[in-house]
Amino acid sequence: MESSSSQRVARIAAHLNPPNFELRREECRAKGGAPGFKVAILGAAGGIGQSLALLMKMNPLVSVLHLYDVVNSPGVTADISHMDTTAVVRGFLGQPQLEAALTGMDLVVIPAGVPRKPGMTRDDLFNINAGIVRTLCEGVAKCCPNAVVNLISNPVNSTVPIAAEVFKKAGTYNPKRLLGVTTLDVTRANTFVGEVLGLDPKMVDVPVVGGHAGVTILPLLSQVKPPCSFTPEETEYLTKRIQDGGTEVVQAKAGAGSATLSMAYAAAKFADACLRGLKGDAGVVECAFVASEVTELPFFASKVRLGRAGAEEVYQLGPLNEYERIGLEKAKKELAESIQKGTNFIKK
Ligand SMILES: NC(=O)C1=CN([C@@H]2O[C@H](COP(=O)(O)OP(=O)(O)OC[C@H]3O[C@@H](n4cnc5c(N)ncnc54)[C@H](O)[C@@H]3O)[C@@H](O)[C@H]2O)C=CC1
Ligand SMILES: O=C([O-])CC(=O)C(=O)O
Repeated sequence: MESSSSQRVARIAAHLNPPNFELRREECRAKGGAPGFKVAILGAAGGIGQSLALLMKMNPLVSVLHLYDVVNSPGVTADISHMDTTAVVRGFLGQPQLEAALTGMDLVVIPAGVPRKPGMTRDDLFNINAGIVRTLCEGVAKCCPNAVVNLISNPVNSTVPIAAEVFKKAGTYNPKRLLGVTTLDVTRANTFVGEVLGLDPKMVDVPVVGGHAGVTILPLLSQVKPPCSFTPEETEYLTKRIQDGGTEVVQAKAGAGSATLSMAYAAAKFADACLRGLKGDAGVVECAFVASEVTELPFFASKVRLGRAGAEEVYQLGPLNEYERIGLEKAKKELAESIQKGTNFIKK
């Protein structure tokens, strides 16, 4: 009995996989030709990268998803590729495969680099992450110069100016296509303000301007929607909590890194907004750290309208109250130094 059933299994196996013949992946009929955008994640095997890859694989606007890292990308790719959503997933490992990972991409999301440990500032990451961002952006300039770039690697206040200088050097710089991701500051602000007001955070919209580190993170609580007012104590509490949101997570993780899950959510939300803009949807507006004429600084985070060209319109800050005007001056002072540091890294 046993031998006849094992013979049957062997017969079926032989039928499915005749000797010397296996159906190879490239012989399958699926070619990944579905309409949609081609998206690459650089640093895809990291804490942010893995969850972000999962969320982008679920995005119906994505037809091809390239996952690049210097370690572990084959495993992450194999895992994600078994999800039965439209995007075709391909993995790329190490510098020799960077160009293949980037060629033909519409959107490149960059969470590559080291995260903070307790006691560190984001600027303490500069020495390692500046070089990583430079190398990856050189790849973008060479292989997909028209792609929209979402830069997550910290310190964002310096890495965005680094990317801009790399693109200028390569002759490919388009300020509309380079966006530093500050969405997590907005999702935190919406969450904390929702808690104070007793509202579903989904109903709350807080503009957060400036940059992405400490006092450069400036929530404009006077412009919260739905319109509301805060006591001086509430304003102080909310502003500090939003500015220190990253440190709150770093301390809670106690040496195991910084925000990854909420950041992947925020990055996926922002990437989706960029893709909707590229698709031609009207009225897509998010905060981002971009080339700007809103202040005297060359880069600044504020609301931007996303369209086919990228950041098509950068909005003015609107009326600020006294508390916010003082915060803005502090933010600009620190931002100016961080921007200069990033620019000098490439220029000097
Ligand atoms: N913009 C924002 O709001 C936020 C930014 N971040 C920043 O995002 C970055 C990543 O954070 P995590 O994912 O938690 O770190 P992680 O250490 O878990 O992952 C980083 C990944 O980058 C990869 N990597 C390193 N060098 C690379 C290179 N040359 N090319 C491609 N990949 C490379 C690593 O192998 C690793 O898989 C950090 O700099 C962190 O500070 C984190 C949270 C929020
Ligand atoms: O705080 C960090 O180092 C990571 C980060 O940028 C954030 O969570 O906002």
